[in-house]
Amino acid sequence: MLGFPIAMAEQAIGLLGGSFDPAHEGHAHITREALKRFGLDRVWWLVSPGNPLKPDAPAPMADRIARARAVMAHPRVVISDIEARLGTRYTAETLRLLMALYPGVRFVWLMGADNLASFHEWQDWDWIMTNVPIGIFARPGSRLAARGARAAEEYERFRLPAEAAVLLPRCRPPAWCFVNVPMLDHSSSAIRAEGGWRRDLRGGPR
Ligand SMILES: Nc1ncnc2c1ncn2[C@@H]1O[C@H](COP(=O)(O)OP(=O)(O)OP(=O)(O)O)[C@@H](O)[C@H]1O
Ligand SMILES: O=C(O)c1ccc[n+]([C@@H]2O[C@H](COP(=O)([O-])O)[C@@H](O)[C@H]2O)c1
Repeated sequence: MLGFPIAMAEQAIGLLGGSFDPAHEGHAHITREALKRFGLDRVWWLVSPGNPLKPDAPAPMADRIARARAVMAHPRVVISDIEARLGTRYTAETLRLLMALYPGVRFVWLMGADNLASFHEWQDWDWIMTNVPIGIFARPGSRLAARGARAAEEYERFRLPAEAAVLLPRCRPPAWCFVNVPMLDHSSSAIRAEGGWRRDLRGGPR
């Protein structure tokens, strides 16, 4: 009923959670890199009902999904509102449910370096670390913060070298891998600040 193919056991699936308000080329870039570097079969974009740490509500789900599909039309990428359908907002909750619903699938949590820096503030972040491999991408402006991140320090000995990134989906967690892909300086907040996104939604001139 959740709209995903059933014959997925043993597949390695990357999960890129985000507000996608709006989706941009930075998201598409790390997704293509994730497929390649981590040897993933698929990536699911989990378009969030709303980041629990962000005070402002994002644009309507339907608009964010439509934009995400336009930005990332790729045969191995699924754009999904599954968190809204599961009624989850916290990543640990989402992962617990997905792992129960799709036993045998090797899920890998994907995120940018900015999220590693604040990862220790997430609900049940220790549980996430010890239950799901995590793939992290360099992001402009976040390298230093990520290096000093509490999660990175506490789990330093479980870090997989970037040269071995392709093994990540098969690693028993805790396991995380930081990959230094060429960085793209795109962000949703910059697009929103330019005013283009909400103006697009109102159907006004670009
Ligand atoms: N240019 C980028 N390089 C690397 N990672 C990125 C980039 N843009 C987004 N990400 C990652 O993609 C995920 C979803 O990002 P999100 O939807 O919050 O976009 P954002 O551009 O970070 O938004 P905002 O500027 O509003 O914080 C996060 O893990 C984020 O770190
Ligand atoms: O679970 C949490 O406590 C938590 C706190 C902050 C962010 N997240 C998730 O991190 C992902 C990236 O969020 P965002 O808003 O930076 O795109 C998205 O899936 C959020 O639901 C999750």
